[in-house]
Amino acid sequence: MLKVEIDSFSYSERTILKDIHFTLKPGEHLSILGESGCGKSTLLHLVYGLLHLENGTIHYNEKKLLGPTKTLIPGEPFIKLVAQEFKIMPFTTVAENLGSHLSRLDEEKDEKRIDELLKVVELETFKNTLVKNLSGGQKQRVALAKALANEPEILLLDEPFSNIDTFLKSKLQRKIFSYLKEKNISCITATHDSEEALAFSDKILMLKNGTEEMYGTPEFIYKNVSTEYQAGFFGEANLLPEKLFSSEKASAEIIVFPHQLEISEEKTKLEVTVKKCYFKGTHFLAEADYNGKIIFFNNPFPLRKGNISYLKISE
Ligand SMILES: Nc1ncnc2c1ncn2[C@@H]1O[C@H](COP(=O)(O)OP(=O)(O)OP(=O)(O)O)[C@@H](O)[C@H]1O
Repeated sequence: MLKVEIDSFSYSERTILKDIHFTLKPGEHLSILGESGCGKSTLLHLVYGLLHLENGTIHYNEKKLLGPTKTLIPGEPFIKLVAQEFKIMPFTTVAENLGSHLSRLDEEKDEKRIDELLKVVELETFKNTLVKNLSGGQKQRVALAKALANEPEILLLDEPFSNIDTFLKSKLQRKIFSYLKEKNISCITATHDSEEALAFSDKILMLKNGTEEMYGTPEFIYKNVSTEYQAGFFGEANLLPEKLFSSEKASAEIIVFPHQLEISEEKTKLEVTVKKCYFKGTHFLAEADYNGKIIFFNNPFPLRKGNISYLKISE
């Protein structure tokens, strides 16, 4: 089990991470969700052993990981990191790149392993292509396959699907994350992609300015968002007074997602004027004005600009 206890980490004088504590069991998948610059990559680099952690400890199965000041080659051998700037050899073929990470003792076994890895990342047809002739997304997939070559115990992925088009992305995510489960490889992904985090992780750690904002299962996180920052990861969200939907005495503000609102046939306290309407494939997203505040709600059909609607919580 991996045990991360970061009391604080700073680059020079500036504190980047503070009070980050979590454990990761074998085969478990944790997503680090946070806005750009909040410290996701820094966290992965600390776990991998590229950065020295002065205030805190990282243990793997009771063994303290020592970091770059105490090891000859930074980076633990049983952990693989696929960084944002992935390093792959441009003038060799995809197969040669993967082969360079295998034992080379048994040619036939290595060949089978290369084919298996290419299948996971869907690059079978590019086996003999020079890496320099691949697209950005294809290179990213080679980097992923390379990290998997030696079956690490922990895989750290920094925005692993950022260069991959939506068409392939979901398929690749399903394949890679189920491969990791099958092989019992623990995984930490740094991502902005809440759909990926909700669908594939066991736990989510949401960061804000380098500290823990929320931690829990995807379902727990989604059901318990209570601020605009937290809800912002899951699309458009409205922060509205609770009293609009319950008694006048309620004083809290609550997060209401667009799919939780619908047009009411009767008058309600939430009277809005439609400003714009966007086609979303399965429905329309209406942008409307409520007392000078922009709010969003879903509707099965388009609404005209200026349309006045009364909204209620959908049933
Ligand atoms: N080597 C460094 N020296 C000083 N500051 C750094 C260094 N690397 C990163 N930072 C700063 O630390 C903060 C956290 O950076 P980090 O790369 O961990 O964020 P991130 O959440 O991964 O961002 P992104 O999603 O944009 O990749 C940023 O403000 C960044 O400017």
